[in-house]
Amino acid sequence: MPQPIIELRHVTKRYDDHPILKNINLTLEPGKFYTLLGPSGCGKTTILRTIAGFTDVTEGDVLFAGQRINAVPANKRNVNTVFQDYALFPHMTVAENVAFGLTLKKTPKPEIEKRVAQALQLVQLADYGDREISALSGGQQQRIAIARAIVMEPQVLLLDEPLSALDAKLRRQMQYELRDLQQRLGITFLFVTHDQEEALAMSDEIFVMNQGEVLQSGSPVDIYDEPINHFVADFIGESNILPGKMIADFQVAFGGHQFECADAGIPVNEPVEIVIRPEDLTLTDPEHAKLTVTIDTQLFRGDYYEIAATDRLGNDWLIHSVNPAEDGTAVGITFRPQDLHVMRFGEKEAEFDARLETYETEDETRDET
Ligand SMILES: Nc1ncnc2c1ncn2[C@@H]1O[C@H](COP(=O)(O)OP(=O)(O)OP(=O)(O)O)[C@@H](O)[C@H]1O
Repeated sequence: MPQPIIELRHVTKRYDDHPILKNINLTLEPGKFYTLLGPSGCGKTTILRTIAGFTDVTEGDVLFAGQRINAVPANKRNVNTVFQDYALFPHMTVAENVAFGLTLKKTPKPEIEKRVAQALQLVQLADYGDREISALSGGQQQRIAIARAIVMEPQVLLLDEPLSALDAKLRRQMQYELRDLQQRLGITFLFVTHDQEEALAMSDEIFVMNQGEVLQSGSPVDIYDEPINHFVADFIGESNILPGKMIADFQVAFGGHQFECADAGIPVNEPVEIVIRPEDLTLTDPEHAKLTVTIDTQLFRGDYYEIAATDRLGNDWLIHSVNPAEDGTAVGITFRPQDLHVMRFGEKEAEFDARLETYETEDETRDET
């Protein structure tokens, strides 16, 4: 592994004894796109602030290229931030905004002009230098905020929900642009969002957070396919999460039946939670499936139908199907063993306990015939 550009080691942050960050360990390598993903208030912005130097940590260390920087002031860190509200100066032109940090640093004027022109070129607004900020669209203001940060040539760019003010279409376009910009600049981006689709689309690595903790880190595919617990499975994408039990190696029981599964490394008889993504389910004739559900309702989503259904144990199911199904009818659902993800029994134990008991008293007559 190359020398990390940023590390947080056992970082804890408390406000008035109230823990906001709890023992955070993060490693960011040079040149990669990282995302902090989690619900509002989980501590994402606070992590950015500790790296930028706007907030002291209560315990632990912040390192930049292997050097401890806890005591280094924000303006001496080779890190820049793009804020959610852009924080542009409305009374200055675009070029003056972008030049601001360099002017403060007393950089010679010809160099400022050169670097501002380059930064505007990078965000595809080369001809906009003389414009007023108020004469720009939301997407253009966003790009100017990015230009103002990258003109400082930071090794790390921190982006705090930079796309949240944009409409859906522009937001998608900016996702491509940001990803492309990160690759062209070759610097590390640490991007904050509570939008899981955005995180999956843009990142090399995602840190999933909740209540001041990093619950899981990994590539978008790993996090989507192998969520570590109920919270992650629920927060990332749509999931069917059901209570079950390991009954043998590669065999799990749920929904009143037994199914083959991949090796989950979980001992036999352990209660587990099963995750199946709606797009991995196929509707079929009830005669051809172990699991039967009754269709409750459905929504047309353009390229698929999102179908809500209930099984005989009362478990809710979400199914994505290219074909519609009739409300109130019974249909079979099938899936491939490799699409079934088994997790250790985690949160919401009390709620699942009751449903597990229901499962254990169900007969298995269909399987035995
Ligand atoms: N200066 C402060 N004093 C006291 N509490 C604070 C302070 N700054 C942040 N907090 C609290 O810390 C928690 C985490 O805030 P933070 O802004 O890091 O969350 P976030 O994940 O970025 O949320 P959002 O997505 O809403 O921006 C929140 O409960 C917030 O109220």
